[in-house]
Amino acid sequence: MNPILPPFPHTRLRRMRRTAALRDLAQEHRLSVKDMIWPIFITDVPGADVEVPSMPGVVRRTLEGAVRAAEEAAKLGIPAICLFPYTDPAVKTEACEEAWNPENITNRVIRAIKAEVPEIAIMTDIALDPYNANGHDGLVRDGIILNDETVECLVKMGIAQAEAGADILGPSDMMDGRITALRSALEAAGHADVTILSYAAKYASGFYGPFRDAVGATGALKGDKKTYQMNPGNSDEAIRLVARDLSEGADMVMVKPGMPYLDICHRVKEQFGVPTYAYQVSGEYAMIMAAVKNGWLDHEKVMLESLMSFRRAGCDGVLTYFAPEAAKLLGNG
Ligand SMILES: NCc1[nH]cc(CCC(=O)O)c1CC(=O)O
Repeated sequence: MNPILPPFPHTRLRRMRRTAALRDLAQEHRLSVKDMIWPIFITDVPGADVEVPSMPGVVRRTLEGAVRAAEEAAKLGIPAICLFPYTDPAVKTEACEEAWNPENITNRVIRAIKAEVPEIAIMTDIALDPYNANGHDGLVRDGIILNDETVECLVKMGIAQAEAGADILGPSDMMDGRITALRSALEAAGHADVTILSYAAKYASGFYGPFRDAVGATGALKGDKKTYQMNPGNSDEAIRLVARDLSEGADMVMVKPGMPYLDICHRVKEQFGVPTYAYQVSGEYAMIMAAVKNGWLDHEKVMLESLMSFRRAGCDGVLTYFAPEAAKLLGNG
């Protein structure tokens, strides 16, 4: 871009900021509820359907509650919700079999929502952490996170979700080869239309802390996720990961977390021009809400400003816990 500006006083950039009407006309990016995916936490652990302490305003929902949330989302014009299970520690094993149980809470919720709110798109998460006694996204042997064996499990998990009726599968595990494996298995199982939104550039971030509380993985996790999630010091590697996942059959890609990685969002969108999403993760939500609770930040202003940052960076959309509140402010359009 090469802006042509006559010298002052002929150029007065404040002219276009003088009134709300002029500012509207000059506005480059807009927020729409249509670009939001709402992540919700689901559980069938009795008594666990309460607010997540580190995420004020975010609750874990029972199957019934999840269906009500889907109805609310549909009414607000939110096109998709994303399901994250909080599981009973008793069902977590080292082999993670519950992850591909057709009757696990995620698959039951998918079927219940599809029966009652068919118009909403359902996204799922594919990673073993909610079902893993180790809290890791992959199988662990002798302290090593196994890649290829994990991919086999992820495929079973994804196919079970597709069978239940999921529209968008979100592999968040960061294993190598999982998109090819998943895409081939979906084709073979008659699910050629199921979409993959790959968590392509997912960083080993401190900002996932409240999420791990929400899904009950905090206590279980031994060590960190640095052998599979990205080093926050890297940017070119994100481009390689996105290129790799697209070449393997991902339909959309994600950068995660969001606000600390807007530069990555921008690079990905510029370079590939594919549907690019950011995940405004639990820690970003918690950070804003903590300041709001203290009266230090204005809730509506910073929520909308933070969401706008993703659009400006080039994202087509954002996964955000603010989706319903933002939708109420933005309207249904
Ligand atoms: N693999 C699971 C997963 N999927 C989404 C998040 C984080 C979402 C959030 O923080 O809001 C995580 C946590 C992690 O990788 O430890």
